[in-house]
Amino acid sequence: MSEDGVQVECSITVEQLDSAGQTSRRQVLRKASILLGRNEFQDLILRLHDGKVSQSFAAQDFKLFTKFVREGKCTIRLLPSNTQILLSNCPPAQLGAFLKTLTIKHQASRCDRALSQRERLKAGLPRSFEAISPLQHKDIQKVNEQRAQASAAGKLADRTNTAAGRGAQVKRSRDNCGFSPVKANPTKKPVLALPSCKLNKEQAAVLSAVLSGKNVFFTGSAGTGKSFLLKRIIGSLPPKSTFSTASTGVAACHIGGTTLHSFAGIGSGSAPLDQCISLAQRPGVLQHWTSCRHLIIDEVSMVEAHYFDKLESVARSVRRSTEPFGGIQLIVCGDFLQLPPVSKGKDKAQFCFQSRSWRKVMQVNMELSEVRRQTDQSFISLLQAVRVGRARLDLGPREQTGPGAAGTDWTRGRGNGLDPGTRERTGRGNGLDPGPRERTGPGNAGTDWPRERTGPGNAGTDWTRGCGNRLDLGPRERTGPGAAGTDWTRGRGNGLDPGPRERTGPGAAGTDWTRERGNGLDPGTRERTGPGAAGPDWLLALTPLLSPLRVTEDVTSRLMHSAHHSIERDGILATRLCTHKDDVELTNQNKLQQLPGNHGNHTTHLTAPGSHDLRGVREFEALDSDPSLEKTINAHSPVSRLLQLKVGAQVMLTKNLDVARGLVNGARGVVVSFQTEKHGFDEASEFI
Ligand SMILES: Nc1ncnc2c1ncn2[C@@H]1O[C@H](COP(=O)(O)OP(=O)(O)OP(=O)(O)O)[C@@H](O)[C@H]1O
Repeated sequence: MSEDGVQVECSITVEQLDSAGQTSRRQVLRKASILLGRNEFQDLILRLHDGKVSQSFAAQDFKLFTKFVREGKCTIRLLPSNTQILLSNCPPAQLGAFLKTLTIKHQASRCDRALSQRERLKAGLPRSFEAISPLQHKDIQKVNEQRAQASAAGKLADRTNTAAGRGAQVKRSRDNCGFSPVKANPTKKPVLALPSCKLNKEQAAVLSAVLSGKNVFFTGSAGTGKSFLLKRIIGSLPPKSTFSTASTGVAACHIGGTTLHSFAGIGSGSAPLDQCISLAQRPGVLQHWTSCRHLIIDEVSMVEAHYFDKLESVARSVRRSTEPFGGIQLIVCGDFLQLPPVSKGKDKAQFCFQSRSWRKVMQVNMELSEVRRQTDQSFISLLQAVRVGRARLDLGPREQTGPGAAGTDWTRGRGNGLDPGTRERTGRGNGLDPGPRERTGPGNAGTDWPRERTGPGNAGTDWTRGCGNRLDLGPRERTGPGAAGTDWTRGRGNGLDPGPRERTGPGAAGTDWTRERGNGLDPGTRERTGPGAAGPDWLLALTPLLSPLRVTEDVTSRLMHSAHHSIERDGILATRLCTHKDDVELTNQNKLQQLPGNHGNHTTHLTAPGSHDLRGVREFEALDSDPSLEKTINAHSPVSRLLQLKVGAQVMLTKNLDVARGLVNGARGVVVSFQTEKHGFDEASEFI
């Protein structure tokens, strides 16, 4: 499939309109392509091809209907011939690029003098067609110059009209070059530019592997542009047969898709295969499975191995195909060093690359290595070292004996899996602990915790020493709280904490995963075509990271400094991640208290009518019509029975309510007001 804006593959309908604008003839090409080119006289030509025959249309003068481009649809009305070309099921990114090329090339060629019929006949050139060259800087420049001229001419005309002082409407003079068939007023158009966000080489290689039809898994550390690329991939595939999914609602939301579970319709997948197949054959669900040609799965690190195997078997069965995954092309993305799958019960959840079907299905593994989120190379190296558990703290002897020894012990304890738990943690600095209120420390990664760690035992160095102990653990030792991923999710109150035994947090995950990759789970050398594909190449890329990176004081202080960055969007602050629920609750209480308004509580029963004073804290109590059920519901809900809120409070949804509207588990917002008449939160005005 073409990505250069010259061609689109899609369904095409050609309609011939009569003088009344009614369709007099219609031709449907279900699987076709439209190609932009030039004939022997350099006229713009649209060539349609359905695999057998082609037909050409001159694109001298046309009108575009582009309202549904994002849905992969568009109409080109060719004005002189009264013909309509309706494009549908186009990869939206391809369609957008095609229309941009068509418009700009058309505008750029308006300045060229058109040959008369006589001149054409006299030229006696043989018929030809050549695909147009992709958009270049000179095309853009030409059109921008035309626009500037048209704009200047427009202003001059306006001034002349005003000077005439007649107030009568005078037609704006319009030279040939400035006229745009797409919109009547070219002077209002913004200055054009070539797309600035081009894929880098690695990303382009992944896209081309995807467009070649292979099943592709691509990974990369945080900020390497996985999501950026995924959106581009989605835009390059036909919308009707492409299903975008992710393991979590939040991730699904980012790519405008649904959760993988909702696509598959087999619940948790723990039922026997026959039952799962029946579930997948329900109306509505079966249609997903049968119409899907390309399945995108984002945040695949959270997809559990058994579930992946189940999906693979169900796909073959419902699609009546013996091909892996029933012939569906899989495009899978994620970072196994980030969040692991959720364990249920005592069984340790396995990563999907450990499943039986993974090797059978995945044809290409690729890794993005260029970090696009940051530019500071030393900071990137540090993050990469932390990612694989290879950061070693470089401490001077002085700090090791200082007053922070208590802090050190404490953090060392944590790093070694000896975390004494909440009770013992109050003994942390031997009386130096600033107390629970200030406890916004180590694990509570967030933006401003270092600032709040003001107690003596909380000196930066001590903390970082502790932290260093944590980071310095080899992969094998990484069983303690340092594997923050799981604790973190516990902190979020999402019920994802698999407990200490199932601790398969990022570090641990990465280790197993990298070990597995090196141990033959790799799909083999032939398929290892991508940059950083699994196996030796991939290990080579990691080599600089395998030797521990020294975390010097300079690095430490820069890291500490970065904690003061204020990260905020639309009043919604960056979420602080905590290792323990208690810390979450204390932090939330503190923050709520810091907001203006008194603390005289006003309890609102979520199920009862009535209005309340809106100042100060508002307390919502969850009740159920069946009081006997309340206990069970409360026990299973990640949110406490009583919810205290104030205007200005930062809130996070803990349930997927409406993925399409972005109301997903993890969506954040800020309370802007309380409704006096209604109860509950039926109107979320702002959230991200
Ligand atoms: N080719 C590119 N050109 C310009 N910007 C890019 C490119 N690739 C990525 N970026 C930018 O880099 C940043 C990080 O990208 P993105 O969020 O997709 O990374 P990620 O790998 O998904 O990270 P994470 O694992 O943390 O979700 C984004 O701001 C994105 O717009």
